[in-house]
Amino acid sequence: MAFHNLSVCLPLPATSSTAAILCIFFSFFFIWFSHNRRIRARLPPGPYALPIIGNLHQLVLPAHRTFKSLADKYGPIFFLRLGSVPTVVVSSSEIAKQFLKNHDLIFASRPPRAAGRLIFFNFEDVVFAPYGEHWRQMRKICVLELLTAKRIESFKHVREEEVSSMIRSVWEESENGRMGVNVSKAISTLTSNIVWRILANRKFSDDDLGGDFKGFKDLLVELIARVGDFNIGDFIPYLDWLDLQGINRCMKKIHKTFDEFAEKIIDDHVNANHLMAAASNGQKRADAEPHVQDFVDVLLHMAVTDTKITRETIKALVLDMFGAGLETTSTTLEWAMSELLRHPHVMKKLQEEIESIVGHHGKVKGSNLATMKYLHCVVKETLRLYPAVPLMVPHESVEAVTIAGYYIPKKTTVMVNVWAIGRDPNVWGAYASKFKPERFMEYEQINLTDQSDFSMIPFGAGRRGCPGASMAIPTIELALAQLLHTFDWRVEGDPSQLDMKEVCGVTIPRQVPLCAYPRLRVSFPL
Ligand code: HEM
Repeated sequence: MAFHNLSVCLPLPATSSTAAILCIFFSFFFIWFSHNRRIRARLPPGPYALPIIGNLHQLVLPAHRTFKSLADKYGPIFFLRLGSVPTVVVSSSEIAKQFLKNHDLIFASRPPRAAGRLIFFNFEDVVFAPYGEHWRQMRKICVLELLTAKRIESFKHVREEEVSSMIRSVWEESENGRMGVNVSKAISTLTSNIVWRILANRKFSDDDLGGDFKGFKDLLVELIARVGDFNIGDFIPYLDWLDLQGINRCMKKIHKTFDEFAEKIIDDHVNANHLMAAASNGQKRADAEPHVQDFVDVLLHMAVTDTKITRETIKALVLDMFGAGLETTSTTLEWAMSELLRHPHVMKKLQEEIESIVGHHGKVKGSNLATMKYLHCVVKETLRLYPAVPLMVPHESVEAVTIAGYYIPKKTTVMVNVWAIGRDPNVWGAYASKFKPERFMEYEQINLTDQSDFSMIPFGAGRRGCPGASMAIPTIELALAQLLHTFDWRVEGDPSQLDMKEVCGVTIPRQVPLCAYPRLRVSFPL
């Protein structure tokens, strides 16, 4: 009876409460839907995003070229949804300036990529660290301790010695000009030797590395490739544990190999410092040679008084300098040599400038570089057309903001297509894609290290801009000047047909190593 009553009495109130719940639900849904639609209408334009994967299927490599084609269709700022990650791609200097200068602080963070967690010591480094106290401290160490003008100058002898050594081995390998040489390999050995002498005061052979890699170049190629991969777990986080592409597994292998190697470097430095202290009994000898401290020395000294600098921090910073400093410098040199080979008149003009300053038999010194105006133009032109990191390192917004009339949500990944900016015909004219160093005679005000001009930004800009530019440029200029002063260069066949394809990744080295024949211009030995 009671049940019967219930069934008779309850339907009315049950229907009205269900209706009320449905009404509230639909109101919320409607508010949420129209809010989202309003936001979506204010987002930058972009291609339609599929459920779950968003626009991931449109990420055809090389990404900087794909993004350039999308920019031609959707404009200099467009929106993608990569998995669940809102992403904005910027392809004009005007808009890049708004992100990296006017709203620099909002975009000073990095998206939390697996590479930072698995390779770079769980974001202990500077490149991948999110914006915050740790990044500020690491950045301060880079700018005020490791990459100061004084310290870079103190390694002048390292650059000069290593450049001379490269020239000797090029000549040997060419069997006095009879054979072609692998210029890419010579350049990569040069930059590796310079970087390791600056970091750890010695050169390493590939056998020193250990692990599963054939050597440092192999490790670096793998590292750059994995950092540049579009890792599904970064964009669809709930799939991360599956490691569908096997990228996380590779990253752990890279980390382990580097970690063990870096441990040995730190141990060697600690032991050497103890031995030195014991030998001098704590007293500095008045006649002792001034010791140029390498980066690991500097970091170990800082760690004595600063407890925040741990062994992990030191290893992470050494990995940053190795990863960020080496491939970028050699890629730039490789492209500069490639373009000079394709443009013999530019090579000749540059050789004439160098000779007018150094003399016919001279060795180029670091102090000669400041007056080589045409050399500066050649390096700028190379960095304009071949920025070593074509999409910069991705930034992330820490709050929502409106830029160029578009709504940019909090936690949006921002990629700046530096490659497209350097080739923008609206800025660089009809011959934007041509290698014409003379154009920088007109644009003399463009200073690559102060980054106030956004018409080309190969080193990025703002708070996260590259702190290593003033270390890279003297190395590139010195090596290039000496390679051209010592030798005339030619390639087999028609130089205008030289293969200029690039590798797809976070950096853009040549796909095929550059091979060329040197002919001696000056007397040996250097
Ligand atoms: C031609 C050579 C180089 C180029 C083209 C280059 C380019 C870049 C670019 C585009 C960025 C990202 C900037 C951003 O996200 O806004 C960057 C960051 C960085 N670079 Fe370089 N770089 C070069 C050489 C070096 C060297 C020699 C070092 C050090 C030895 C170095 C250390 C770094 C570091 C530590 C960062 C991260 C800065 C941060 O996140 O705060 N780079 N570089």
